[in-house]
Amino acid sequence: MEITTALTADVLVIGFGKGGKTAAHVLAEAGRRVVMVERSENMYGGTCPNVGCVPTKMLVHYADAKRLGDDAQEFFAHSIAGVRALTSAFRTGNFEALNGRDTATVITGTARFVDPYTVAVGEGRDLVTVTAPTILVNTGSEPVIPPIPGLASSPHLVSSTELTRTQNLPERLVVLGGGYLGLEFAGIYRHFGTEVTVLEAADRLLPREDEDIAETVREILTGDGIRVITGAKVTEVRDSGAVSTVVYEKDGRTHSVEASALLPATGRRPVTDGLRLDAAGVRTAPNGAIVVDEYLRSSQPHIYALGDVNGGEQFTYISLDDARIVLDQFLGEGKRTTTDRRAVPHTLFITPPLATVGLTESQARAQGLNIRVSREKVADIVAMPRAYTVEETRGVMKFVVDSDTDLVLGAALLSIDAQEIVNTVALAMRHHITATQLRDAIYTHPSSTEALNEVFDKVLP
Ligand SMILES: Cc1cc2nc3c(=O)[nH]c(=O)nc-3n(C[C@H](O)[C@H](O)[C@H](O)COP(=O)(O)OP(=O)(O)OC[C@H]3O[C@@H](n4cnc5c(N)ncnc54)[C@H](O)[C@@H]3O)c2cc1C
Ligand SMILES: NC(=O)c1ccc[n+]([C@@H]2O[C@H](COP(=O)([O-])OP(=O)(O)OC[C@H]3O[C@@H](n4cnc5c(N)ncnc54)[C@H](O)[C@@H]3O)[C@@H](O)[C@H]2O)c1
Repeated sequence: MEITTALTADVLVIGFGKGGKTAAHVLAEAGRRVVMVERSENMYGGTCPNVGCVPTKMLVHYADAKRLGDDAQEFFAHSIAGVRALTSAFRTGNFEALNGRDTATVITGTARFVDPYTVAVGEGRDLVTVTAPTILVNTGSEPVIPPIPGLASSPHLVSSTELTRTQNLPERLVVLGGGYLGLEFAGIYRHFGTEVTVLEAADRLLPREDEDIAETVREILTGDGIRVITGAKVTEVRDSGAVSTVVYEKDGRTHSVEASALLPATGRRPVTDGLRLDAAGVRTAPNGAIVVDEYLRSSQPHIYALGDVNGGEQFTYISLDDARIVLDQFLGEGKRTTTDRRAVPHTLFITPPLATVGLTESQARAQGLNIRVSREKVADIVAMPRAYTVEETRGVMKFVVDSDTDLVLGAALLSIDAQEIVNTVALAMRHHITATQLRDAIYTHPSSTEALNEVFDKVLP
């Protein structure tokens, strides 16, 4: 092994994701010498700003703004150009903000462990080794391609990354999987003008949500012209020139649908292949996730895993919270853990978005809790004229309240601005603010939060 450069650092971060970069900034600011290794120059800042949350939410925004008279292809190409400009600006900003610090260095290349304290990057004369007493692994996740005959080799197979970068609007998009990623792309591309079919294996969409909420989501999607087929077992993909034929079984019968683009959205798995974790003595789970304790320490206590790679929930704000936990051990009291998390909200960015937090009605009933349930269609919420002012009155708001304590147990908000309202509700849940207090609070007008004045009033005595 010919080594041209051997670096040492106080902290080595592998992967420029949310958790890793946040920790890197804070530690560099505190005077630690930090080396960040990122495998791709197109990924400074990680998945979220480059190929995840940011481009997809910008595409939701563009797709919703498309008017009937717009040329579909031209409008799409203009939208992708906007996305590319924004992601490029964020990428440069991310690189410069970290590499520009006196105490931080970014190395571009794929890291692999050679021993528990050292990684190698590059080969031959370009080989760099980095040795550090503390290592943070933040290598993210990658899509799972299900082992369906003909799928992996299909010329029409596309990844979510390609769908945020392509200049050509596909005519017919088939999405395998009706989870977060699948439904967001289905909505985006349908609004741009593509014919979209979602093939979901489970018997219904969003099995973790209450049935009435999942059904309203389905009605909105199908109302926008998306074909949603649940209980679909995809058995084969046949390549037939300009299109692929996706064959699936439903209710014992065989069907098929043609695709000019085929997106597997059937989950993402941790990126640990190639990291040579065995050389570091770091244990992984069968799905590749680095096994961690509640302080995010791996089986080697000086090696931490943050974000998607540790097998937890795959959201940017969870990766960010992972950074808080790790930083607390270096710079704080070392008490913060993953078990402190309560009322973590989620938002599925379809139009209108579905934001959820806490227990569903069925979960609360299954736990035998004494509950009141408030459910109101957005169009009927008199206290929320904002829905009418922005011409988006579809959806429903649902709250589950504990009758004994008056505390909010959960919410499902399928509504304009739901991604914002849910943060207020989650904060209230975390800090034991009651449903009555939420009902009686002063909110700005016209806003979407003021729906809380009315929707809680329906269930409170
Ligand atoms: C299309 C899409 C939309 C999404 N939308 C949302 C959303 O709206 N809201 C939300 O909260 N979450 C969303 N997510 C999920 C979110 O993007 C991820 O949970 C989050 O980005 C994970 O961040 P991370 O810190 O784990 O690492 P990542 O941001 O994934 O970063 C990992 C980095 O490690 C690098 N890397 C990997 N292996 C190596 C190696 N061996 N050496 C060096 N570098 C390496 C990778 O190149 C990458 O840059 C979305 C995901 C996708 C795919
Ligand atoms: N707005 C957001 O916060 C956001 C957006 C996109 C992605 N994400 C994150 O990325 C993760 C990955 O997203 P995802 O949608 O790929 O995964 P997912 O786990 O959310 O959903 C996968 C879906 O695919 C279905 N499925 C599995 N195998 C199938 C098959 N062979 N045929 C048809 N359907 C099949 C599953 O039943 C499930 O409904 C999400 O769980 C989420 O954490 C978040």
